[in-house]
Amino acid sequence: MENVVSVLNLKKTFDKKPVLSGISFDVPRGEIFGFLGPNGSGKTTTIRILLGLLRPDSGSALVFEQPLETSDKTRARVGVLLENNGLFDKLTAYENLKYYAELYGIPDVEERIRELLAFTDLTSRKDTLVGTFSTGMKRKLGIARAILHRPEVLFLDEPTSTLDPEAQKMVRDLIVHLSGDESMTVFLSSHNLDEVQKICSRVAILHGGTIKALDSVENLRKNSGVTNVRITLSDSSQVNEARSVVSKIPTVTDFKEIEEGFSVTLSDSSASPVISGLCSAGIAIEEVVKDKRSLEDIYIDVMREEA
Ligand SMILES: Nc1ncnc2c1ncn2[C@@H]1O[C@H](COP(=O)(O)OP(=O)(O)OP(=O)(O)O)[C@@H](O)[C@H]1O
Repeated sequence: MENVVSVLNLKKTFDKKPVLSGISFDVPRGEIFGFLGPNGSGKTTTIRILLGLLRPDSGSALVFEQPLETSDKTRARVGVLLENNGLFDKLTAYENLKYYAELYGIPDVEERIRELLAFTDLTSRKDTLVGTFSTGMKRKLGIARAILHRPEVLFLDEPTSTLDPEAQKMVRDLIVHLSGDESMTVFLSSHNLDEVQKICSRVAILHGGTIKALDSVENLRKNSGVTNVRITLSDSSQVNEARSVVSKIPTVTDFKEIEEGFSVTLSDSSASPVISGLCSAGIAIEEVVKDKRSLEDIYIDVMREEA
């Protein structure tokens, strides 16, 4: 499958401080790719290099197999929404889209604007000044602006930060729709791990200048090597007794009291030693639930490994 983004051994240093120490990854066509990492880990730097806005020290960052800074033709296949929505507060929603549509030389301007206002559910606000829009509405219009020219790939840098949960969902739904119905490849940098887990096909976790994890969310969750198990006790007053039994089991790495019982983290996938230990001690079990680890758990593990 064609790679929309190809990053190979990319290095960048600012003021002698290495930010990217040789990162490599590809994004095939059709993916929603989640680019994760703590503040200052170099996500925006990577995106800026990919967009041709910043020069790397070495390595390559290609979009459709071209460096964007040198190819206007490839640039036309790319949509971008960085921190700023790129909108004019003193123009209406319609006027903003019209301005950019003319700038991009879009042929079917009126039809495309109508389509995008409907897509972002802003038709009824088309003649409203953008300065009066909520943050969520501005972000949706920002996405409409970024996709006016029907790009094949859309770069989004933290598109839902500063949005309330309802607006986050609206933007998330737009992204999923763009990826599904419009077959757009989406490169999404985000701190919202729940959102990334919900919509991304694959993720990269950037930390300390290198990529610490790169896989599908499903594989990362499956292969994380640890399991969380929640156990409800028939008699919750036995929880302290359970703690002393369970704490002696070598595969148990964490014990947390919860309502009606406890949860444990295991260093392998088998809950049998815990169950048989409790049974031997005469502690009756009401329910055992094995939880899949969340992307957040995995992310925190990666950060801890580095600490
Ligand atoms: N133009 C620049 N000059 C000097 N240092 C820079 C420049 N741009 C970025 N940096 C530094 O590079 C590091 C990485 O910044 P970057 O913005 O890429 O991180 P990020 O992962 O996007 O962070 P955040 O999640 O906070 O947006 C930071 O320490 C930042 O201060």
